[in-house]
This record gives sequence, structure tokens and C-alpha cells, in this order.
Amino acid sequence: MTNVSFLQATAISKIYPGVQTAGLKPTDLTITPGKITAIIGASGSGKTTLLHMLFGLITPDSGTVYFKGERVWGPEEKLIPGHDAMKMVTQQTDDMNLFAKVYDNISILLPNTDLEAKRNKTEAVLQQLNMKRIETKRVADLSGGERQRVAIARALVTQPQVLLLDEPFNQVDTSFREGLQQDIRRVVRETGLTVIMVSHDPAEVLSMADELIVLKDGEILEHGDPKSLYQHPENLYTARLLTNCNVLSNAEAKLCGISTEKDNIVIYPEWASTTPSFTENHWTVKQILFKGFYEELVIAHDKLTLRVLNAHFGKYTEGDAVQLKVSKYLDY
Ligand SMILES: Nc1ncnc2c1ncn2[C@@H]1O[C@H](COP(=O)(O)OP(=O)(O)OP(=O)(O)O)[C@@H](O)[C@H]1O
Repeated sequence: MTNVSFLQATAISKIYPGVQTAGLKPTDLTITPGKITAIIGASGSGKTTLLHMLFGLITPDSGTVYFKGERVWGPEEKLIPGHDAMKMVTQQTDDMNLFAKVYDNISILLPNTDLEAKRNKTEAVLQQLNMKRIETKRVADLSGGERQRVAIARALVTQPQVLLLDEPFNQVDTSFREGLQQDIRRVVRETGLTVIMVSHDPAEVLSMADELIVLKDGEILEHGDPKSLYQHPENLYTARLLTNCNVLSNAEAKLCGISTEKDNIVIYPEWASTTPSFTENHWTVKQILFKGFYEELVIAHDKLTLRVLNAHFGKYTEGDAVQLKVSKYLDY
């Protein structure tokens, strides 16, 4: 018996009319079922194009998308675009009835043929996403974050096998965002749902995703688990996407006591530390940025500026002289 992949793309590509560069160059991809895969990349790198092709919202110019061995139809071939086993949630809240209750906005998507099943499924999704508290509220009276929760509940109530999220948390404030992310992770663990998400937020993809796909100029540059990609990105581009890192030229690296044959080195703020300095040749603390449970120091030496993590609050004041110690760096 042959092994049929869950969701697979073979050599899919897209060139938009009137555009010189490809929206997506020929790309092969296999999505792991029951996991969260995040697609990251700079603006215009092809994230939405890839997501829409996997869903069947865009027909690839070449190549094919298969869901469980069957071709995913494009919009020209299907009355209602998008694969039936998949649901997509975007930044814009979908076509909910603002003046109906949350409960009714969710249950309306289920058929009336079995009212008990309809009730049970609606209740289940309300529980899963911690929405019992707001089930009787009108959507018009909800906050933006709560509305996004309803949009996700509406997507999940029909029990899709794949949930596609296109930057769904962008308009949602941090506290709501984290709660929603945790709830989606729990649903994935408990139900085996597969999630494919597009995000600009490194903190979000690192904490939510099981797999990361890094897109650059319409091509997959790297694909792996978040920890490995964060610790050992093969490309400078990936390091820059995942963290607000220090990028130094070869000559600047020498100022940090690092010599390399490569053009650039990357030092993450947490790979550098400081101690008070009593020597002539020192760095100077230019700024202390309070980040909540840690501080980031901006230190300077000649014309070079570095951001360095500092876990000891109040250790320095601006203008202090410090020695720099770099425990790890990457070179490219
Ligand atoms: N309908 C369209 N017509 C013409 N060009 C398009 C169209 N949609 C996307 N593109 C182009 O294709 C490329 C990839 O776009 P896409 O929206 O997939 O990127 P993205 O990574 O999702 O970007 P962003 O993060 O800004 O949303 C970009 O150069 C974009 O300008």
C-alpha cells in the first residue's frame, strides 16, 4: 500500500499577471497532520499566496496540491472556493451577524437535521475556546479579541481537519492574544487538528508552532522546528526574522574579540553579557530599555552599538563603563 500524505504540494508556483517576480516559485511541501505549522517571511515573500494555494483559493500556475491523495480544486473548478475539510480565519472578522448572539452565530453553521448533535457541537466548541462567559452576548457588543475568538469558533464548529490562520491575532491585544494562542494549542493537542498559520510575530510563531517554514522571495529557504531554527538558522535572513539580533560586519566583529572569515556575524542579545569595567578599553551603557522581566542594554564602543540582555535590574546606570562577553555567535 502506498503512503498517502495528509496535505502535500508538489512544485506549485504562481506568477501574478503584470508582475515580474513570482508570487511563489515552484515549491514542494508536506504538512504534518496534528501539528501547528507556521509560515514566516518578510512582507511580499509569498506567505499568503502559499496559504491560499493550499486551501484552494488560488489555482497554481504549475504543480498540484493534494489533500489525502486527492487534488485540491482551484476557484475556477469549484462553486464555493476552498477545500471542504479546511477552514480559514483571517484578520478581518468573517460574515457574522453582529446583532445575533455568539451562540447563534456559531450554531447556525450546523445543519438542523440533528438538533442534539448541533447543540452538543456548539457547546463543545464554546467550552474548548473558553467562551461560555460570552455565549449570550451579541457580537456587536464584543471586543476585537472576543470577535476573533468567535471567528475561530465558527471555523472549528464544523470540525475541519485543517485550520488556516492568516495573521488572525494582529488586531488582538497581547493578553487576549496569548490566551487565544494557548487555547488553539490545546485544541490541536486534544483533537489532532492541523493548523497552518501565517504570522509576522516571532514570539507568536516560536511559542505556538511545531514546525516553521521560512519564505524568502517566493521560495522556501528553511523548514524545521522552531528551537533548531532559532538556535542555528542557516541564513542571516532567518535569524533576522526570528529575533531582533545584532548583525555585525567582519570588521565590527573584531571589536568584540571575534575573528571570522565570513562577511557577517550575528549575536543575539541573550548571547552577550556585561560586567562593570575598570579598564580604559571599555564599552559604555548608552541606554537601558526596561522590558518587563529583563532589561536590554544598548552599549557602544567607537561607532558600534550592541543590544545586550541584562537580567540584573538596577545593576547599571547610563554612562557606566562595561566589559562585553560574547558566549555564542553565528557567522554568515
Ligand atoms: N493579486 C495580486 N496581483 C499582483 N501581485 C500580487 C497579488 N497578490 C500578491 N501579489 C504579489 O506576490 C508577492 C507575494 O505576495 P503575498 O501576499 O503572498 O506575500 P506575503 O508574504 O503574504 O506578504 P504580506 O506579509 O505583506 O502580506 C508580492 O510581491 C505581491 O506583491
